[in-house]
Amino acid sequence: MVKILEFDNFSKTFNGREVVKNLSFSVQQGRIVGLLGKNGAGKSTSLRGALGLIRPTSGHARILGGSFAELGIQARRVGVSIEGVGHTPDATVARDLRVCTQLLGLPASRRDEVLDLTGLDHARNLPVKKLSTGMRQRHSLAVAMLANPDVLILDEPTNGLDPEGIHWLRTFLRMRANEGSTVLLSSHMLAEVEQTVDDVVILQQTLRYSGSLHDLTAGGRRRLEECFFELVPPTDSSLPEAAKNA
Ligand SMILES: Nc1ncnc2c1ncn2[C@@H]1O[C@H](COP(=O)(O)OP(=O)(O)OP(=O)(O)O)[C@@H](O)[C@H]1O
Repeated sequence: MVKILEFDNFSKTFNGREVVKNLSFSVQQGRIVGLLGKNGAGKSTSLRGALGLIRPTSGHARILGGSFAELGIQARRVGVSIEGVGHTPDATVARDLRVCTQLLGLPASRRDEVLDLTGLDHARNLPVKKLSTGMRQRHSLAVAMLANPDVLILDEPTNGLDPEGIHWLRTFLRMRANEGSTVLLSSHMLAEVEQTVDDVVILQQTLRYSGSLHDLTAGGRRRLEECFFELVPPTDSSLPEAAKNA
């Protein structure tokens, strides 16, 4: 098994508050891995750490064998969809993708290939800032896919997608994984994740679980949601009044 991503005692403190603590897990090639946790659990911080967008306070995050900064031209092998990374909101979809295509030194035809691949061709003349949330997700994925990466890092990629979009994304990611690509995605949508991923990482400041979905759910006999709440119990304030008094 080839280790594509590795967190090794990764910790991050913001303003004196440790938001991720001693996180260690690895992602193997060809797997789709769901990074799960409540709001503020540290998912985006961890993904950003893997991409060198933030520096860990201690520990390491390695991707393709080293830090992201050490990858050099190999960084093309990593496709990223994270809010706020790599878009020109005033440009049209086609222009934004053309600029990204040029920056990556790819043939101009690649832009049209990813417009087709991500079902965005009909939106090519819309400004990025006018896209609906779901279309914005497709646009981010299109940028991530330009260099035909081996690794995809996607922060909440199903956010705002309609059922057809979610189904499409699931099929798309499985196809990539079957071809040997690796996917690490964060999500809140447990029922959806259950249908998409091979492995699960549950984070709530510290690591709560890392392993296969199959093992976690006893071969599918238990729901992921049930397992999740065992590992990360709901706070009292997140329960409706009726449930508290039951
Ligand atoms: N640059 C920053 N400066 C200060 N605090 C930050 C910074 N980035 C994140 N945080 C804090 O770190 C904690 C973890 O945030 P993070 O975005 O990693 O969580 P998350 O699991 O992705 O949450 P969500 O599901 O809500 O997106 C939060 O309390 C957040 O406010």
